[in-house]
Amino acid sequence: MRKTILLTGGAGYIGSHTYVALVQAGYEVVILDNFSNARADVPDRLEVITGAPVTVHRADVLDKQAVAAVFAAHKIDAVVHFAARKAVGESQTIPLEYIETNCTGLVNLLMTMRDAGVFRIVFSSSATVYAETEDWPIPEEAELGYASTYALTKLMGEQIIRQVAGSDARWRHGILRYFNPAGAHESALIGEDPRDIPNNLMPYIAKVAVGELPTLNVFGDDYPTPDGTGVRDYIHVMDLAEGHVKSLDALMAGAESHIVNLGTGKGYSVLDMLASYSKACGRDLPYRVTERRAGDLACYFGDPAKAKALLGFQARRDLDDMCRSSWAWISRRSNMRGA
Ligand SMILES: NC(=O)c1ccc[n+]([C@@H]2O[C@H](COP(=O)([O-])OP(=O)(O)OC[C@H]3O[C@@H](n4cnc5c(N)ncnc54)[C@H](O)[C@@H]3O)[C@@H](O)[C@H]2O)c1
Ligand SMILES: O=c1ccn([C@@H]2O[C@H](COP(=O)(O)OP(=O)(O)O[C@H]3O[C@H](CO)[C@@H](O)[C@H](O)[C@H]3O)[C@@H](O)[C@H]2O)c(=O)[nH]1
Repeated sequence: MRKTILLTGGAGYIGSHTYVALVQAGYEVVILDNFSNARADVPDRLEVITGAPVTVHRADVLDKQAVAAVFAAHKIDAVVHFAARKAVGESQTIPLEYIETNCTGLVNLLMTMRDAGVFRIVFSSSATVYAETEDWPIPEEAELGYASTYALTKLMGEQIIRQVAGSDARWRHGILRYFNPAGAHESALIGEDPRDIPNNLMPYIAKVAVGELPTLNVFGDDYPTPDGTGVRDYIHVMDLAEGHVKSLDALMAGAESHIVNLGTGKGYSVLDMLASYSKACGRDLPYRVTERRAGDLACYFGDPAKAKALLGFQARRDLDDMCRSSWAWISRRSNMRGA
C-alpha cells in the first residue's frame, strides 16, 4: 500500500522539489498551501514533471478547521511540514506574524495530527538555530541560539515537537536543519522565484544573470577566508528534497526520531558562486565589492556525518550543478515572462 504524505507548503521552493522526490520514491502526496509565497501555476508544473495529477488543498495552516478537513478527506500516514514565513529581515519588523504562522501553525498541525492518529512528522528547521560559532563544520550537538525572530520560531518549532513527542511514545519526528538551499529541478519547470529584490546570494546572482539587476554587490572581501568573501554550505535543492525522503523513509520503517543537518559539509565563497554562475550563463557577471552586511558571519558550514550515518543521506550535486540548474530555470522563466 502506498503511503500518503501531507506536504504543507508544497507549492513553495523546497516543498515543490520535495513533492517531486516523494512521488518518485513512490509516495502519494497531498499538498496544503495558502499560496502566500507560491505561484498559482506550480501544481500544473508538478503535474508535467511527474506525469500524474496533483492533489492540492488551498488552505492556511492557521485555519484549524481547514487543516482538519484535509485529514478527513485523505488517509494521511505522515506529514512533511514546510509551510512557514521565511524572511529573516521581515521577521524583525512583524515578529508576531512570524510567531503566529511558524509556531501557532505548527501547533494547529500537531493537534490535528494527534486527533487524526497521525504521529510522524518531518520538520523544516534551519542552520540558523545554531549559536554563532567559529568552530566548523557545525555538528548537531553545537550550542543553539537565535539572532532573529525567524530563527526563534524555528528553534521553538523544534522544541515544541520534541516536548510533544515526550508526552506520547507514538510520536516520531525528523528535524532537518538545512544549510543554504540553491539550484532548481533539472526540468527547469520549478525553482526559486522571489518576487522582490532577493536577499540571498544565488537568487540575486540569477537576477543579475538575466539582466533584471545590474550588478552583484559582494558584501565584503576582507573576511578571514581564502578569497576574503563569505563562505557558506550551499546544498542543491534536489539533494535537500532527497534528504526529506530519506528522513521519511526512516520514520516509516520504524526508526527513532532524529535531528540532522542537511548540507554538503563543503564551503563555497561568494566569488566561487559568481565564477560558477558566470560559467553556467556564458558571460562574466558584473560585481562590485561593498561594505560587509551587518550580522554576517565569515564562514558557516555543517557537519553532514550524522545524516549519512543515520539516514544514508549524502549530497550528490556540486556548485556547478546548482548554478547550471538555476540558470536553466531562471532564463526559461524570464523568456516566458517576456513572451
Ligand atoms: N530557503 C531557505 O533558505 C531555508 C533555509 C532553512 C529552512 N527553510 C525552511 O524551509 C521551509 C520552506 O522554505 P522555502 O524556501 O521553500 O520557502 P517558500 O516560501 O518558497 O515556501 C513556503 C510555502 O509555504 C506556504 N505558506 C506560507 N504560509 C502558509 C500558511 N500560513 N499556510 C499554508 N501555507 C503557507 C507558502 O505559500 C509557500 O508555498 C520553510 O519552513 C523555511 O523556513 C528554508
Ligand atoms: O547580494 C548578496 C547576498 C549575499 N552575499 C553574501 O553571500 C553569502 C551568502 O548569503 P545568503 O545567501 O544571504 O545566505 P546566509 O547569509 O548564509 O543566510 C541564510 O542562511 C542562514 C543560515 O541558515 C539563515 O539564517 C538566513 O536566514 C539565510 O538567509 C554571505 O557571505 C553574504 O554576505 C553577497 O555578497 N551579496
